[in-house]
Amino acid sequence: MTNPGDIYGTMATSADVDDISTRNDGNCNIPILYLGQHDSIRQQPLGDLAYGHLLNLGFTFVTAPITNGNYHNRVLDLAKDHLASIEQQGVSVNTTHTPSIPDPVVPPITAEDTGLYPTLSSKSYTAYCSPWIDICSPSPVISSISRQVLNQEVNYANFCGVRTVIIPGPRQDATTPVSSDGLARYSRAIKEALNVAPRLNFVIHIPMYREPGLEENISSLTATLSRTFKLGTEDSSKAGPIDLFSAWDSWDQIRSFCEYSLRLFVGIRLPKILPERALQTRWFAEPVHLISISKDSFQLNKSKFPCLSRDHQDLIHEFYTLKNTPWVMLCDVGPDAATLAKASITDGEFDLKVPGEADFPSLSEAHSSRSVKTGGSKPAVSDYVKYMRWIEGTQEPLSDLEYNTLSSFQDWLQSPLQPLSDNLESATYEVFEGDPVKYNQYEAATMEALRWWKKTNRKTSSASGAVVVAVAGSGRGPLVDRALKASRATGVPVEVWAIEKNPNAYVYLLRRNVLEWSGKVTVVRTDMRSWKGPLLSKLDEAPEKYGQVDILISELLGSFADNELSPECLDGIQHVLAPDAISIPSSYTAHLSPIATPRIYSDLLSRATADKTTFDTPWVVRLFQIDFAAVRGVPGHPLFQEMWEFSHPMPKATWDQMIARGKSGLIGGVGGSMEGSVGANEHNARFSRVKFVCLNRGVIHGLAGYFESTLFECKDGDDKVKVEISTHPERIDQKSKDMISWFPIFFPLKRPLHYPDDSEIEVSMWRQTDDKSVWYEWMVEAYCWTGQNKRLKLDSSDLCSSRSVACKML
Ligand SMILES: C[S@@+](CC[C@H](N)C(=O)[O-])C[C@H]1O[C@@H](n2cnc3c(N)ncnc32)[C@H](O)[C@@H]1O
Repeated sequence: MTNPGDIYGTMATSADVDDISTRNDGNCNIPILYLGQHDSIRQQPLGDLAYGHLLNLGFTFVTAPITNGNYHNRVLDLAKDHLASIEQQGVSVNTTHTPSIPDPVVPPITAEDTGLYPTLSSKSYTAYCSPWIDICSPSPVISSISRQVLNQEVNYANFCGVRTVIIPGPRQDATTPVSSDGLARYSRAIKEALNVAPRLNFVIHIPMYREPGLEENISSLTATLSRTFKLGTEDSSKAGPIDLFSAWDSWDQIRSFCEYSLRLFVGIRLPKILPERALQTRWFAEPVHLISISKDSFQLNKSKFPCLSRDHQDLIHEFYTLKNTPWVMLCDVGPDAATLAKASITDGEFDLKVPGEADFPSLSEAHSSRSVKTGGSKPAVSDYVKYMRWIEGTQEPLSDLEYNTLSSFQDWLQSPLQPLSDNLESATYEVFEGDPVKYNQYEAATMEALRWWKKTNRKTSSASGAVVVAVAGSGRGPLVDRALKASRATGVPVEVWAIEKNPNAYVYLLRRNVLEWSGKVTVVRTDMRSWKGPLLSKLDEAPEKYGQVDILISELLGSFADNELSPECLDGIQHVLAPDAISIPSSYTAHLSPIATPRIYSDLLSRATADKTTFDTPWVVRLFQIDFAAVRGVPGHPLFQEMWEFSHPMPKATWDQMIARGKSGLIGGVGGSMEGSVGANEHNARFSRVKFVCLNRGVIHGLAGYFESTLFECKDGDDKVKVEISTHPERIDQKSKDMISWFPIFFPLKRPLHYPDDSEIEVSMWRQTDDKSVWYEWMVEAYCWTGQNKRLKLDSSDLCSSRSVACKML
């Protein structure tokens, strides 16, 4: 079961930033679009009037440059003078070692260099670093100057109280030796800047992929100075085909360098043509703080209104399902500084009415529409804003459950429950009981089992002829309710026993028996493994006589099926079962898939110093902002692979073996493979190794785990029936749609594992036991083929183990 924890408490992870867009608190469950405006040539932060105009227009934030043209010119002059003096000394301007000519020092920012000052509204500013800096420059001098500028700007923005600063991303990726050198310098500079400005959130502004025209449109220092000096600029004419994942590679390198800082985010520039789905889902998993859309990414429909393609709309809607919804920033859609200044005076240019469908007709409708934009003029900024607000309104509303509860759980780490060693609280049971799907499936399974019992004319274990049903681990009794309901529905009489070890839940069950079940249920407080079976003799009669159970109902499943020790508990109660007895569930399987989940990894890293078991813990988590590493549809290697299965009741041979091992005194924490001997619980140990196929290179942060369970199956003749529950992402809708009782489980890796294009990932997983506890061990390896029969191992995780947080059997 998922730990509901403090379901009504604070859900935000430490990875959250508190100033990102929040949800609408109106009646419609639609996230608000946090819409911003960026003007790449703006020189000064906006004054209050101009800022107010943009807010009235429908924007929620506006970017502010940290420094102005004066500063730019000063830095440019400094760089020019320095490069000239190097040349005068007969040294190449690209030389990396100039011991006799130290790098120039950029003088501090002066009052003439900036229009940004600490004010009451500084906190709401989103600062934009100078787009002309070029830390990746092949010229060491320009790289050094750019790094100094970055530090001065973020330091000053931090002083002013700004919360978020956008930093232009590297202009090239690590696809050539020159730019890989630049990227290393860029990554290091960001790490340094994070230390320089300890309160700022950093957003690296980078294209989704290197679509031509998507880069910063401001000339970099390198480009400007290469008109005068022979700087080692790269020959762009040699550029090969676009490598779709190279920009993501750069981002991955920067954040890895910065050790997944919780203050480091990415802002993705949306291209005109969206890339393949695999790259979209890759970015979806990243800590995307903003999505920027330039004027060029908009199309004009026949009425000359700006609009985005259906794919762009879908992508924005997808990002808006996130709890931490990214901002959307419109770049260079106007108004420019001069127009804004005019508008501040006349106060008449901008009006904003709420747009409707008619404002955004399809292309064909637009052709014949009355609302053709007159004058053939360029779209006004208000057209862009109206359009984005229209997109906001066309989002699919979230269901009440998703909106009010589930979205809070996105990627929120919970320690797995230990219902065997801990006693749950009433509120926890109450949360379980809030999921009707699970109980409906249990009721359906019980009805089918009773029907089968009746149809096959089986002897029951009771003197009255009623089928003896035991609910093992009854909690507050919801499965008892469903068993009684199933009996009424099928007309098959039952004798119900409720077995529960939690002393508090036991009291609740006794009360329900009197008030609701008319004393028809026998409630027993015991560990099911010590229960001797239904008591047949009178209380004071000696010797005591015990009967058997025909149908055993239990719900002891965890997010990975067996991780809450269902196998061990059900083995322990098997001795009370009649020879033909049915167990509901009759079997369950565990499934895995390797995933990238940068947000969760950042969260884990931040906890790891205080809690040494962070990376040993298989976390229960509603995995949401994730990307699956493997591809779907590879025969024999599906995206989700089954690791193992448990069935109940266990076969006689296994039972005999378990008894024999127990008799040899091994039970009680001395047996098991890690103790160098075979323990009594050894039949519940498992091992599996599976292979996943990956097309595009990427990174793995851990393994996502799911389960499926057959509650009841009848394979007889024409009466085939199977009642199941599942959290398997590809099958949950078919088997138990909308079931929310279990979130997935996440087995983390201590160190992210990178894999190249066309590689194979092999996952080894063990279920280990030493007779007093159960734990998992997991390992991930990456391989690629180097010849027809030759594979090269590229990387491997450590052997990870949850033994330090093992589930206790005793
Ligand atoms: C996941 S809860 C399910 C409760 C209830 N059947 C429901 O569906 O809401 C598991 C229950 O089994 C009980 N339990 C776990 N191990 C047990 C054991 N060995 N003997 C008796 N009860 C056990 C726990 O105390 C808990 O009440």
